[in-house]
Order: sequence, then structure tokens, then C-alpha cells
Amino acid sequence: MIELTDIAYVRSGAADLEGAVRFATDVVGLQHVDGGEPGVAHLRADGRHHCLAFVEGVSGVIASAFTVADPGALALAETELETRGFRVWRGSADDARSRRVGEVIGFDDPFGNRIELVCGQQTLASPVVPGRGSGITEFGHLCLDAPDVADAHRFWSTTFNARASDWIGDAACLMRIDEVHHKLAVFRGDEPGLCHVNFQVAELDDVFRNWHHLQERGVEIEMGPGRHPQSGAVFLYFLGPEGLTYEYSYGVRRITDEAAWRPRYFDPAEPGSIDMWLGPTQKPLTQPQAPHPQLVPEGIRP
Ligand SMILES: O=C(O)c1cccc(O)c1O
Ligand SMILES: [Fe+2]
Repeated sequence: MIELTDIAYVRSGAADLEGAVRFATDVVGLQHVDGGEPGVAHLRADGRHHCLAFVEGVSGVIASAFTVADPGALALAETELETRGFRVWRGSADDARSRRVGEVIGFDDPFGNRIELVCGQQTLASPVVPGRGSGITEFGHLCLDAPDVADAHRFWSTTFNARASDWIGDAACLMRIDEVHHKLAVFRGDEPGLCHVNFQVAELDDVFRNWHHLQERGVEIEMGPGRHPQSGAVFLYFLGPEGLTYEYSYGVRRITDEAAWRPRYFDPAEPGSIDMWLGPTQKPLTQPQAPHPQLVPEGIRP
């Protein structure tokens, strides 16, 4: 079993790099870390050098990345994935440099989502300088799509150390890799893709201040403000450029007594199973951000 220690970053193609960066800084409130690399923009939310990278070119998610402990763990992960029948890509020194990690490997999960595993993700010593005062404190979680949520859970919990924290029937599985209720979620969808990226904010007030700010800017609100009964977090989903859905949330549950926690099974048909405040869905969570076309070669799956 491969032990994931944290989420690392999402890497996405951006047809309009400047527009994607402007939205991520001026609207979402991330920091643009200028790495002097033409065609690549790094966005920072917390200690990590970046948790979102835009690469100029065709739109679409390039990879969702997780950290493992060290180069030894990464080498073991590479072997284990190959043993399990996955074709593993090992990134070059340039690939690692662009990602601000020591080493990187990649593979396609059984549902067609490109996953990267890294070690040595760079931490920046300087304080975060937010692009806007949206109150972001941390890259919270990432959410992938897969056609069968139970299959996805089986994959993530047997290949990796992910554990189900809660289920929304066959619609979603929320999984933890540390104390945070979930850092990885899988939603049911016909196609692979990135459902959303989540950023935690410092205060409840931030969610509502951001809601007003987004509305004034004409940003498309997809759902919320509402409260998830699973993590207990107050949330707001909105649509950014390049098809990327962002989520702000405040107050995510931490599971401190690992042995005592039992996953719960919510009924997706129950009103309130996603938003216990029963708020209107302004727009159903749109299609996930589709995988980058050049990076989903046929036949790479085991
Ligand atoms: O935070 C949650 O519990 C949650 C529930 C459903 C869907 C999500 O995206 C979530 O983050
Ligand atoms: Fe979420």
C-alpha cells in the first residue's frame, strides 16, 4: 500500500493563461508566485510553493498530485503501481523543477484521471501575499469524477491509504488521508475529470463576504452558500475560467479519533444531503473540468 501524506497541487492547461491567473488572484484570492518560467503560472494558497499551476495551451486538467514521504517512498510507489499493472511515467528533472518538487511520477487511475505522486514539494518561507483578501488559509481538497464511486473507493483505499469518511450513496465518497475529513473526494460522473478544487477560508464571514464579492463581479455561483452535512463545512461553489470549479469552505471537520470514526451513508435523494440548509442549486455542479486531451492516450489503463 502506498502512503499518501498530503495533496500537493492541481496542474491545468489554460487557453487564456493571463485570464486564468487574473481570476485566480483578483477573484479567488490566491498569490501568483512568479517563477520566471514562460507559459507556466504558479498559484499559492499556503506554505506550499503552489497548489495550482496553469500551463498555457489547451484547456483541461493535466494532473492532480499527492505527496509521499521521500524519494524512497516514491520509488516503492513506482514499483507497486507497475506491479499492479499501471504504466508509470517518471518525470524528468525539468518536469520536477516546473512542479517545484524533488521527483515526480505519474499514472492514469482506472477511471482515466491523471494522477501525479511527488516527493520534496517546495515550501516557501515567506508569508502568503493573497491576491485579494478572501481569507484563504489552505488548499483544502480536490475532487475527481469516476463512473462508479464504490470502484473508485476500492481503488483509492487498497492502492493507497485513503479511508472513506462519508458516503453520499452512490453519488460521492469523501476520503481522508490525514485528520482532515476529506482531502480527496470522488463524485459520480460519466467521464473522468476534476469536479472542483477546494480552499479553506479563515472565518464564516469570509464565505459570505466572498459570496457578495463574486456576485458583484458577475461570477457564476454554482451552489451555496450552504452547509455540507458530511464535513460540517459552510461552502460556496463558483465557476472560474478554463472550466475549473472552485469551492470555498469554512469549518471542515477533523477526525481526531481515527479508531472511533465510522463512515456514514447519506441518501443523495434526500433534500439536504449536500446542503443541509436546503438552499437552491443555482446551477448543478457543471461538468467537471475535462482531462487535457493530449494527456489521455488510449490504452494506458491497466
Ligand atoms: O465538505 C463536504 O462535506 C462536502 C460534501 C459534498 C460535496 C463536497 O464538495 C464537499 O466538500
Ligand atoms: Fe468539496
